Amino acid sequence: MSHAPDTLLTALRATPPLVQCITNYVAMNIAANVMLAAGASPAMVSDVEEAEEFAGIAGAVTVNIGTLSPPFVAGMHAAIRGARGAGRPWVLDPVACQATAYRRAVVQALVAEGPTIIRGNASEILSLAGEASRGQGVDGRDPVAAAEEGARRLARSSGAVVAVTGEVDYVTDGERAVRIEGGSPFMPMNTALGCSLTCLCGAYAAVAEDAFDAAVAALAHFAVAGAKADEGASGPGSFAPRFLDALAAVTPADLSRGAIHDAAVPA
Ligand SMILES: Nc1ncnc2c1ncn2[C@@H]1O[C@H](COP(=O)(O)OP(=O)(O)O)[C@@H](O)[C@H]1O
Ligand SMILES: Cc1ncsc1CCOP(=O)(O)O
Ligand SMILES: [Mg+2]
Repeated sequence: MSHAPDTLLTALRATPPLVQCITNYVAMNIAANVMLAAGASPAMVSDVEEAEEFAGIAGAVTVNIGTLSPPFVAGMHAAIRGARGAGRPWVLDPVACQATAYRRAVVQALVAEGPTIIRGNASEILSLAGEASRGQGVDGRDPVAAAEEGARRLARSSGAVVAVTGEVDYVTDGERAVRIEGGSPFMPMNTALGCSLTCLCGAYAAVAEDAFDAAVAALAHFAVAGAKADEGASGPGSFAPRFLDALAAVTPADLSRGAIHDAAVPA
């Protein structure tokens, strides 16, 4: 059954899903505040001693490789085991996966574990799809349009819904695709908003039957809130608190108004 973003936001706010977010040191506080503002219940639980057990009580797990180290990686695989054992979705954020041999190896092993959703910027998705990427560090340096074909191929080969973000976002499961407009140029000037969006994809996946619908709803929530926060913001600093307020103020009706456009999928 397909659920529109407004229905999913209503479900999220009615029963805030517990989401186990394994994210980086930069994002932990920012992402937790984004999740609370949007209506979800985040828990930044990553140690291998408890990650699998915690995943058994969470509605979804999110895994982000931003500040990578062997202890983080052990916790990620434990949490994924827990999510899979409990039949719960898990979301991968391949931060700067093109940058080093260590990141490339870790991210390949994570993709092989079958993420429900992969959310990254265009440079990261191009790299995961085996194409040339202009990415250097964590920032996207390629247009989303350049990653659309690779995103469809990655979705088909991995079985994940792939969400590529940037000025206009693109979501595909290899068969369906949409573009989502909105947001603000101040968003890429605020660190960890992509990481926070990955956590929100987990929250929507916890309440959705279809991971494609979940990714679209999470990205639409950000697009609508970003556009609202942009009004009256004079720079990235004043944008940040307005964005939190806007995430909380977004209504289900806001999510059904115009940000989401079907995109053709070539055979
Ligand atoms: N130029 C832009 N205009 C509007 N929204 C943007 C722009 N760049 C990024 N965004 C939005 O910022 C959020 C984070 O995306 P992105 O910056 O691509 O991720 P990351 O931080 O992982 O690189 C997404 O909601 C995306 O739509
Ligand atoms: C700056 C930085 N360095 C390692 S992780 C990280 C945060 C990246 O956040 P995002 O991908 O959401 O911009
Ligand atoms: Mg990122």
